[in-house]
Amino acid sequence: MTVLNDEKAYLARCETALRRMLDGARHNVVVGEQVAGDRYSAERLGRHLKSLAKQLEEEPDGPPFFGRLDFGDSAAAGDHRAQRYYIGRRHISGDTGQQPMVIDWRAPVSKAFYQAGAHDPQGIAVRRRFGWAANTLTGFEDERLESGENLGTASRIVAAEIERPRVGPMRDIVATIQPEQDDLVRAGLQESICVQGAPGTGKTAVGLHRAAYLLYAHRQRLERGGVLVLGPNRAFLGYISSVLPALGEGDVEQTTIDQLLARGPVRGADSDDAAAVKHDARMAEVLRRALYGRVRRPTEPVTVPDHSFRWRVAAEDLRRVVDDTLREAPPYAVGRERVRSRAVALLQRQAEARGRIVNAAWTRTMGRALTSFLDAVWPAVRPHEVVAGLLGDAEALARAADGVLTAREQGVIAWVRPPRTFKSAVWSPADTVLLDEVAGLLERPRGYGHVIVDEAQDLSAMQCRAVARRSEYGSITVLGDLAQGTTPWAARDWRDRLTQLGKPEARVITLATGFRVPAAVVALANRLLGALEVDVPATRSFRTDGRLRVQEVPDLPRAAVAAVREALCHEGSIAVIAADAAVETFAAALWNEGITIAEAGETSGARVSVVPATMAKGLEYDHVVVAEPADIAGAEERGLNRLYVALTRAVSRLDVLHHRPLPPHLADA
Ligand SMILES: Nc1ncnc2c1ncn2[C@@H]1O[C@H](COP(=O)(O)OP(=O)(O)OP(=O)(O)O)[C@@H](O)[C@H]1O
Repeated sequence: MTVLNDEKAYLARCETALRRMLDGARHNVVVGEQVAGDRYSAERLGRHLKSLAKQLEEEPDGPPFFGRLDFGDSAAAGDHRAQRYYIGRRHISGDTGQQPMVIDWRAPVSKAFYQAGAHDPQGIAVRRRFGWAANTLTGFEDERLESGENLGTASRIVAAEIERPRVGPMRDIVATIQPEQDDLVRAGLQESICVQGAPGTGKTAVGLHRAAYLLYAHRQRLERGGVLVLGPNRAFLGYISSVLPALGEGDVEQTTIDQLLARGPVRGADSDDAAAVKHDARMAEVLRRALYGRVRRPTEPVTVPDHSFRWRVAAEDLRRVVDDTLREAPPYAVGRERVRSRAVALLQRQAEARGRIVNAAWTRTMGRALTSFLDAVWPAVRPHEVVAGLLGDAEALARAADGVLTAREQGVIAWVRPPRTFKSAVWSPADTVLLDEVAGLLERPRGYGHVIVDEAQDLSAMQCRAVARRSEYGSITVLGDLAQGTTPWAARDWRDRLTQLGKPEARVITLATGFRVPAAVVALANRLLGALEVDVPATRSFRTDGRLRVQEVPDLPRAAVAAVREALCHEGSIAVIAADAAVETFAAALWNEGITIAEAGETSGARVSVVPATMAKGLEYDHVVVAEPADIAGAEERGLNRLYVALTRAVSRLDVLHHRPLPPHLADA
């Protein structure tokens, strides 16, 4: 008890220190604005201090620390011999000249908190984990690592955190990151990695913590490019949106691939066949040809009047300029300007030979005078114009796709009724990858220092290229599960996917211990693995708690209402997951019984959601009711993969309700 009281006293000191930091940061904002030498540095300093103050102020007031390390006297302790450190979500400064009250979980010394064990104590005599209920310190648990004591996942505090009922949005896992997860979180900035992880192994959690870690360890290098997180859909983004802010990192861009590539309204739709062709890597070559097919080798000389002079450049010289530029293969828009400046240089040579004095204004005037020549040989174009010019003109398509796409494939993507101009074209979701490809040929897109791609198994080859363009000079973290691939183009192995993402050398790491789904539920989902045609290991569940119930029922909506009513007696979020076409029926049944329903991904308010199977990816609920597995499996080509996703969303309890026979692999469940 006295030890716990000592810790509570330390906690009180931390809270005082944190308040002092906040007051100090506010004061510095004022002082910093007054003292900085010039306006530029004043502004930079002011901005930095303001964001620090804002960060401190906005910091959700979670517990200031979750762990403590007491280093021993052994040589392994190195510089930390006999030192004691508290580990928390953020650094808390001590008194002037004193060591910090709390060390950031991302600091180098904190690594031992996650990695040390009895087999390798790393100089730590005692590792202490603290238990919290809301913001009250309730207890602690010690592991005397140097004496061979190591609880690992048998720790009550770790188990309680993993098994807690889920309510509200996803939370950070800083207090309980497992060693194999920590390896991934702290991998170097230069290194691109790929994590193949079974459902609930913490891929998303690892990716988000990796973003926070990289921003801490390489803040300066990432300042310009930044970090981008790509998730599968908006509901998922809503679910994960508070993790990084809770870790003090509010500036990470989090979006979906569709949002990232969006350039204007998407109102059209594609047939499955057309979408498959548009998402195929071969389209990149077709589009390249379509764009560069607009370049004409000059056949006429160019004459440019200049006061009393008239300059003339021979067709042959202009051809050389165009050929050289094509060979150098800069982005198309850069190429156009390169041709312009080289043609101006040819004019300049003549002008100077005639004793004309040339200056910057002259160069600009000559450059402008060459615009109509450029429009003829290297026309300025917009992505929409190029793609519409391809899909709306069968002959142009045949030229660009010759030897690349079959006649059938060309027929499938060609517009039946081409619009009058590209401005009135109606674009489909798949067209956005084509538009982005062309935009990428025209100009380099904004690049990121690091890109984290979640559910990467679902990307198409063309989407991968879009990501690769944005991470060409940075690194990536690829997260996914081949067994959860549901798109027609989902990856069946990671090597190809990594090559498409421009990082063929990335290390592939497999995670198989699931922290979400209880063992009984995992056992059911694992039965499907054999039918999914991918080579991934079965999930092992960390959790022995939880409940699975499979019931054949005469009336599905009624049974779903009953299951939800029962679930409402427990704490936690509840989802009915059904084939998309059946969602309305279940929502109406619940509504008629007076049960309020939340939007998919909505994390506050109503506890019950009715989730279309196609939206369930990446989400989790405490209690899940999967309604009519056969309908989910039968709704699409990779329906069994979809069912595998649906069956692996439950944290505590899963009800499988069926009226039709279960799919064969589940039949004897
Ligand atoms: N080390 C950990 N400590 C506590 N909770 C954890 C840990 N690792 C993962 N979890 C929890 O397990 C759940 C699953 O994690 P996450 O969503 O990151 O898994 P995933 O591999 O992305 O799953 P899926 O492929 O099914 O989307 C989350 O609630 C997460 O907070």
